[in-house]
Amino acid sequence: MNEKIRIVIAGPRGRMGKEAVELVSETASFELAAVIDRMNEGKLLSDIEGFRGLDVPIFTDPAECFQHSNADVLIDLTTPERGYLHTKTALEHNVRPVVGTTGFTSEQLEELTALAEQKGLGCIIAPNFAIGAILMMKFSEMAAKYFDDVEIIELHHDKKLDAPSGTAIKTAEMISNNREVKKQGHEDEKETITGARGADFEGMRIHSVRLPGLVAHQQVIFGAGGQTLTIKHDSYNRASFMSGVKVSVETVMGLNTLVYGLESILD
Ligand SMILES: NC(=O)c1ccc[n+]([C@@H]2O[C@H](COP(=O)([O-])OP(=O)(O)OC[C@H]3O[C@@H](n4cnc5c(N)ncnc54)[C@H](O)[C@@H]3O)[C@@H](O)[C@H]2O)c1
Ligand SMILES: O=C(O)C1=N[C@H](C(=O)O)CCC1
Repeated sequence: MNEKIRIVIAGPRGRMGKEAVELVSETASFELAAVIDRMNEGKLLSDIEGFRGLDVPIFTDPAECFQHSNADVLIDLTTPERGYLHTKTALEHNVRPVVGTTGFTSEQLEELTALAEQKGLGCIIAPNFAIGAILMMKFSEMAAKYFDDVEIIELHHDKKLDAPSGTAIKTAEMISNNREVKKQGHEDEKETITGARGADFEGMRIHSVRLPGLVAHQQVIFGAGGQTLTIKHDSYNRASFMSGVKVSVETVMGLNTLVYGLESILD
């Protein structure tokens, strides 16, 4: 039998982290090696309510964690600042990161790409692990060949730290592969309340809605004379992301560079 993939999860007590702990525990080919938390140093995960039977160590320092856990893969589901530090530290310790955390800057993505290349290590940074969201992005990229005007509305729960969402930024980047930079709307338009027209990405507008009750949702609306095309995706729970996390862990073991977005690794 092949050896199990040894996994560290950063952010195990978070909304996504809890789902990831369950995924790793239930997958025969995966083994939870340790977790990185912002507290509970020196305890076992099983000491925390809700993680019965999971006798793996908790570390607060990522370098210590990777030195002691003999891990193959890091799954990071934390915050933009910590996620970047964890990803960099994992690569420095020859551990392959699978990162769902959003909000990294383009400079940070470039730096991590160079580090993965230099180490010859796989790394996957995926703004969205849900297959439907990846298809929404791909369909939007296709539609952009035929429509010059597009606006993105992303809607998330009100505990989200970053705006616009990682998915909205990735969608805009993919659309821009097939779209010339264009200022949209009336050439003389003025905002009477700042922010009314949303964020500006090469002239496309991105609008961020934050409300309790939501999970993760996006509409990409294309407009042309007499018609609109709306491409829409909804995640109603966080289990919707877990098949993408599983494929990413399996795939990252065979990569030797950083991949940003799951669209390029799905058939
Ligand atoms: N890629 C995707 O498909 C996808 C899906 C959902 C969420 N996300 C992203 O995942 C991230 C987490 O989302 P969430 O809803 O689970 O957030 P959350 O607030 O529920 O969880 C974040 C976790 O990070 C932990 N954390 C904070 N600082 C830390 C530190 N110093 N060391 C270790 N852990 C630390 C917190 O304790 C918490 O458990 C966000 O960036 C979000 O945008 C991505
Ligand atoms: O819950 C979140 O936060 C999510 N963030 C991702 C993003 O920023 O695109 C997507 C899924 C949910």
